[in-house]
Amino acid sequence: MRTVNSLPIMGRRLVEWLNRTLAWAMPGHCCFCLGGTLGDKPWCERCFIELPWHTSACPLCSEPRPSSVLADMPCGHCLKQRPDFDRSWVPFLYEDNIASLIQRFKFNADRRAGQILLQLMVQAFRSHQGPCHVQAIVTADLHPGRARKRGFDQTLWLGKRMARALDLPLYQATRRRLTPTQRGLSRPARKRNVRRVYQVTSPLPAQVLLLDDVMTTGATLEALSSACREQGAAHVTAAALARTPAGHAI
Ligand SMILES: O=C(O)c1cc(=O)[nH]c(=O)n1[C@@H]1O[C@H](COP(=O)(O)O)[C@@H](O)[C@H]1O
Repeated sequence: MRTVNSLPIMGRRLVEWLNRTLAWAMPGHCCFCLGGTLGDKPWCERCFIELPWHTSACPLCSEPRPSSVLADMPCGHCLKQRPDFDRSWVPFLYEDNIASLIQRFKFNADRRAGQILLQLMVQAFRSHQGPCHVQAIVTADLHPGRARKRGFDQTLWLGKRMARALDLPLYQATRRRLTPTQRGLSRPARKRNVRRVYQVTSPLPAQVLLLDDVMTTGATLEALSSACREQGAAHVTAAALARTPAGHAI
């Protein structure tokens, strides 16, 4: 089990100060439309508002649904079979600008796209869309073959930086076995593919946030949740950057 440490506090403050000064001295262009940016953010107000925010979702599995459904009412699937985690938090839909940022980040190792996604995620978390009482972030090991091919582990990259920004410890679950990609698998096959695949080897605090890049059926986050429960996590929130509606695997 690795606990990922942050920069020493003075170093972090210096980097933050340098970033603010540079943004003030050289105002940037919106990463989406190349117009003027909003304060020290890399986007403009209009593009930010027009992002595919995931505003109407099942509170358990984040499956998208019409805004007329009561916010705290679980979807039919979760009523029949509750997921292992207690709730989920996925601020975006896997669409438009967010889908292209994730693809650039994940498949082309584009760190700039990763930085923008990180900033969006931290901002969404801080503006009360995120779960309130989180004591640690947990990510899952990427398949080593895929990490070699992509050149990095995108979820760990994101998890480290998010934990640092929110001042939380980061834990990484390891794999018990190698699994094929979830891409193209049916819902039951996705579940079977990752069942009991992860393990956490040290005790966890009670309230944890699990982080993945994309949530499609939630099978990966469920497998991670079961591993966290075995190490004492009592309240588990599953989080991802973006939600793919079930049946639209990426
Ligand atoms: O690497 C993958 O398995 C993967 C490939 C792909 O093309 N799309 C995709 O969503 N995934 C992963 O599948 C998981 C989401 O699928 P579910 O487990 O069904 O929620 C995430 O860990 C994704 O990173």
